[in-house]
Amino acid sequence: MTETLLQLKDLTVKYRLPGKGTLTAVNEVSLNLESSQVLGLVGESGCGKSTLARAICGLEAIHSGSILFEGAPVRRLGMRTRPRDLLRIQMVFQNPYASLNPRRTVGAQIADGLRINPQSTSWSVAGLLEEVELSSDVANRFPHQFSGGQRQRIAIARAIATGPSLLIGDEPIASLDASLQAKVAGLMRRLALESGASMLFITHDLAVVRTIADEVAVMNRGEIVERGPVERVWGQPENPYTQRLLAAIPAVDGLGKLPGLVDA
Ligand SMILES: Nc1ncnc2c1ncn2[C@@H]1O[C@H](COP(=O)(O)OP(=O)(O)OP(=O)(O)O)[C@@H](O)[C@H]1O
Repeated sequence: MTETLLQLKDLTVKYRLPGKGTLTAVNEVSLNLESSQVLGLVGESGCGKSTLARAICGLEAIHSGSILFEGAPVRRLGMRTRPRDLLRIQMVFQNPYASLNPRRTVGAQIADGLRINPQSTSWSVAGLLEEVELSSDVANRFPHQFSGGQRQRIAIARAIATGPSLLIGDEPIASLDASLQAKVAGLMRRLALESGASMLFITHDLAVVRTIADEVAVMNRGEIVERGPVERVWGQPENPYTQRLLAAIPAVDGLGKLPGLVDA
């Protein structure tokens, strides 16, 4: 039986602009994410995807509406946040340096993650490195000694080590070579599901979303304009904005789908 992991209800997030005005970046969004589900969130640059993700993590103040995560309201992180309040949602960013400490070895960072994992876990540093296709003898190296793609895989391993129940990828493949994008996206899906987590995968790459997500939500100007199973949205997009977005994907196999992408 599926359970609701995350529930957004009429969520509105605004930014104060210099001077008097405000900008509504997320406008009355209602959205559910079930356990063990991969939801793709797509939309053009500036439509509010990152703001939504940051609000879910407690990094943005909520103007109105609510966010329930594992049944409890998400509070904005601040000085009084306890470390254990941070554990269950992990974010992987476009720039892997944003989630890695440049002064600690990758092995130490993955070990830190395992230490704060609230569940007993069968993962080990070597096992996680192997999962992301790096040999265990790289554990003593520092993040700057890796390529962008390798760093992103280390950031994913570190995130999984902490035992999240929600993994959020905020454009995690945008800075990678095209040849690596699908592989890293597929890896995130596999590791999230294998460790019992759900995933919110934010991207403007619709072809990749189609291969890794169960459902897709389409965002335009701060609002979710359409949400549904990937095949339904691709086959019969209901919203005119979704139709335009899908029409703009370069066709690879005639359907805008890149074949065989999920195998990480
Ligand atoms: N700290 C901020 N202060 C003021 N406005 C902001 C701030 N952060 C984002 N915005 C504005 O909020 C809107 C939504 O931005 P957001 O980064 O959430 O969009 P996005 O869909 O993630 O874009 P991208 O795909 O380019 O990352 C944009 O108009 C952006 O300029």
